Amino acid sequence: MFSRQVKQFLKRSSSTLWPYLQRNYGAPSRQAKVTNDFVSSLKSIVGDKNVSTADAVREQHGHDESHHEIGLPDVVVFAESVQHVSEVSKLCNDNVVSLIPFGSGTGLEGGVNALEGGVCLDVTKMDEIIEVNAEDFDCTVRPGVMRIGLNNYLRDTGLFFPIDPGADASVCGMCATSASGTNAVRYGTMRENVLNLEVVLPDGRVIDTAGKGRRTKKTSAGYNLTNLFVGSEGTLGTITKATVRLYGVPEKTISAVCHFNSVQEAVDTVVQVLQCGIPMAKLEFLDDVAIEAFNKFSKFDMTVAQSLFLEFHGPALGLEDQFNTVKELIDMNNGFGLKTAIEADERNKLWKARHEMVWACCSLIPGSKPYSTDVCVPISHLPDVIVKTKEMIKEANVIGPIVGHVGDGNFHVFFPVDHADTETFKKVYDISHRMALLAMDRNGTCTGEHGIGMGKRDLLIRELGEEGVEAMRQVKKTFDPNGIMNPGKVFC
Ligand SMILES: Cc1cc2c(cc1C)N(C[C@H](O)[C@H](O)[C@H](O)COP(=O)(O)OP(=O)(O)OC[C@H]1O[C@@H](n3cnc4c(N)ncnc43)[C@H](O)[C@@H]1O)c1[nH]c(=O)[nH]c(=O)c1N2
Ligand SMILES: CC(=O)C(=O)O
Ligand SMILES: [Mn+2]
Repeated sequence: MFSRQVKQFLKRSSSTLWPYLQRNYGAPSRQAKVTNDFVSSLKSIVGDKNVSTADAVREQHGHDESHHEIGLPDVVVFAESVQHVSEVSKLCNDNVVSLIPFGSGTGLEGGVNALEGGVCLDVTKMDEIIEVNAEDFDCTVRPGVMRIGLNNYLRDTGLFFPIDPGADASVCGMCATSASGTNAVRYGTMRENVLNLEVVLPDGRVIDTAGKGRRTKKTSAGYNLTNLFVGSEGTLGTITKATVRLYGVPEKTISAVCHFNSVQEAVDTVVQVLQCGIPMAKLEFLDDVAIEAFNKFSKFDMTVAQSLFLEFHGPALGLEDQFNTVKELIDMNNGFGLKTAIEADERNKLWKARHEMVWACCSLIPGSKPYSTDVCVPISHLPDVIVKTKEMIKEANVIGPIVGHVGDGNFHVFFPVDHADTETFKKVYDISHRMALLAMDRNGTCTGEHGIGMGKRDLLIRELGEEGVEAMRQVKKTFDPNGIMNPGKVFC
């Protein structure tokens, strides 16, 4: 099932996969230089109340929601202004102390874990919604603004911010990981939706990636600095302001669920729906194991089969036609059990449960925690890659529910794992790596939306090649010559 090249890599690496993991968790390679004097200097910048070396605070900031082992910062600093961020960055840079921006800690690849100690810079107190330009369909927010809070604020404007990772993440954290979610098939990912960023560079300089105050839908003015920082995972600078696109709340929304006997039939339906040019808002796949978890955790009684969750957004006029065309395609592919949810309460219940799938999957093994994977392939390869992933899961005799933003060719396995069960943990780690290799072998990527973090650094080299990663390292050196920004992330 793998190409010759990948088979060779697997042969070489099967015995070294575990050491990779060990290396990820290895001892800090640099001595952190957070002395008492340094902490006093931090306090003189942000005030005593905004600096903490308490164990509980460091613990809370030393991990995200992933399976990756905690990495404690030496000190946590709470910034209240851009000036705070700038002065703290300069202090860290002058003293070559690591600086890790912290959004809301919902990442899934260990992005905030402090691998070399240092300063965790929590920006949640900077939570101002600076402006909403309703007629221009954009808004500008500080890094403490969360996506759900933003949408609550926008409620009366008739607009919404559509990017929806399952968690209630910070909008700037979402910029940093290039997040997406269930709406990406219609509205795009963060990459397509960020118009401008204010970034504090490690030496304390503040830049606006598209120029101060600019918020146009398009520009040909030089390099795309905005998209350099989208997905930079805190390794280039701290994002202190983001201008993002907004959309009109659709006049009518229809959600629907249907089932299939095979992954192929479900994905064929998705491809045909897209080929018909139907502007679907959500096209999500849950396999039979995921549906079991969904039923158990969220008290649904859905048919346990390969399933599609769909959503249509649009003017009332014509939306029924779109729905009927999709219904025909579902029938043509032997889909069954089509049910709709039209009322807001019913729809919200369905999508809340979908957004909680990471936790739902843990209901399949009491006491387990999630180990999530994330690959993306051109959609034509999706059935093959999902079926082969299911085979790997079966062969390893582990539980692995599959959930996918199938309209984008993106899917996850949320393995419920008891972390003390080293044998299962190793198996899951191995499948996760093999999935990424398989996806890359099919012209895909090792991460569609969760990022590289600390978990996929070796895979990034396979994906881009040494030369590609070296070019990225050169960019990093230009912005961060002392290597203080989130060290050990993205690059080995
Ligand atoms: C239940 C559930 C469900 C989902 C997800 C998580 C969970 C727990 N996620 C993952 C997660 O929500 C996503 O990665 C967010 O973008 C992380 O935002 P945080 O604010 O939590 O960043 P967090 O604090 O976790 O940081 C993530 C990375 O960004 C950096 N960073 C944060 N704020 C920064 C700033 N202001 N400036 C510079 N760097 C900064 C950090 O240093 C770190 O490297 C996800 N994702 C997704 O794409 N699609 C999905 O469907 C889901 N679904
Ligand atoms: C966790 C995640 O990415 C999802 O639920 O889609
Ligand atoms: Mn996802």
